[in-house]
Amino acid sequence: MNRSACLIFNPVAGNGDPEQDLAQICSILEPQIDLDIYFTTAEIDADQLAHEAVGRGVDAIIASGGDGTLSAAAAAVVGSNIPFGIISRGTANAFATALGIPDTIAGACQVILQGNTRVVDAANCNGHPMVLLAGIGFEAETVERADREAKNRLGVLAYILAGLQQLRSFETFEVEIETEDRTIKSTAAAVTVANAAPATSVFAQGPAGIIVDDGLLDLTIVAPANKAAAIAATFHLFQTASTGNAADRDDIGYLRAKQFKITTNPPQKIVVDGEILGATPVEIHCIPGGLNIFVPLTEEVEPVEKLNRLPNVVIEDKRSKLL
Ligand SMILES: Nc1ncnc2c1ncn2[C@@H]1O[C@H](COP(=O)(O)OP(=O)(O)OP(=O)(O)O)[C@@H](O)[C@H]1O
Repeated sequence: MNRSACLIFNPVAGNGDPEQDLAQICSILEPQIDLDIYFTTAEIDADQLAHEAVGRGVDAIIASGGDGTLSAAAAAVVGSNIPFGIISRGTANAFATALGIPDTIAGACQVILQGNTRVVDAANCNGHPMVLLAGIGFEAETVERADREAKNRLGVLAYILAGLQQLRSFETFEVEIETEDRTIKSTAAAVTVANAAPATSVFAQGPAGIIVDDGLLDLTIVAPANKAAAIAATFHLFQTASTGNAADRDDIGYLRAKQFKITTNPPQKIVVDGEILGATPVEIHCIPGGLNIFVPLTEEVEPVEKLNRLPNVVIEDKRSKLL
C-alpha cells in the first residue's frame, strides 16, 4: 500500500516555474506516496495549512517553497511527531542546508522517498516557533532590505547587496543577555541565537559546530568597534565557518544555553527563520526533540583508532575470551 502525505506548495516561491516544479515533485513522489496537495495563497499561509493537516492527523507533511514557507509549516508541525519533509524552492535555502538536506527538487524528493527521519530540536521565540535562528540587529536589517522584488531580480545576491548597504549605516547597541544561570551585558552590532544554521548564516557561526539535537541554543555576539572591524569580523566568521573552526577574535563571543532573554537599547528588529518578527526584548527557549524530519541516510562513521604501529603493542580481544 502507498504511503500518504499532505504537500503544502507555495506557487510564488523562488524564481523557477511553479507548474514544472510541481509536476516534477508529483512525478517522483506519487508512484510511492499519495499526495494531498494544498497551495499557499497571499491570505492562507503554510502555517495555517500545516496546522490543519496536523489536525486531520495526516501520515506526513511535506512543505515546498522558500525558507519562509518551510519554517512556517515546520512551526505548525513542532511537537506533533508527524514526519516532516522539505523541498526547497527558494532564494537562500538555509533550512535545507542547515539540516543537510539536498536543495534540488529531485534530491529532496529522494530523501522523502527513503523515509529516514531524525528527531531534531526546535525553539520558541517570543511565542513563535523557530527552527533555525533568530537574528537581532544587523541581520534583521539586512533581511528587511532584501525585498521580494530584489530577490526575484537578483536571487541570493539580493541578500549580499543588502548586507553591504547595511554595513554603510553600521550601528551598535547595548545588549543584556540572560540565560538560565547568567546575565551578560555588552555592546553589539549583531546577536544571533541558533538552533540550526547553514554556514552562510555567518553571524550565527561563533562556535565551531551548531548541534541540532543537543537540547541547547548557540548564541553568537558580534561586537566590532567600527565599520572596518565589522568587515573584518564578518570575513573572519565567513572563513572560520567554512573551515569548521570556532571564531577567534576579541570582538566575537559565543555561548550555549537552554534559553535566552535578550534586551537591547535601543530596541532592535528581530528576524526569525528569515521573516521579520517584531523587535526586542525577546525570549527564546529550546524545544528538545520538537521535530521529526526526513533527512538523508548517512553511513555510520566508525570511531577512528590507530594502535597497530605502537611499540610492543598487545591488543587483547575480550570478546573472544567470552566465546
Ligand atoms: N499564492 C501566493 N501569492 C502571493 N504570496 C504568497 C502566496 N503563497 C505564499 N505567499 C507568500 O510567500 C511568502 C513566503 O515565501 P517563501 O519564503 O516561501 O519564498 P521566497 O521568498 O522565494 O524564498 P526565500 O525565503 O528563500 O527568499 C510569504 O510571505 C507568503 O505570504
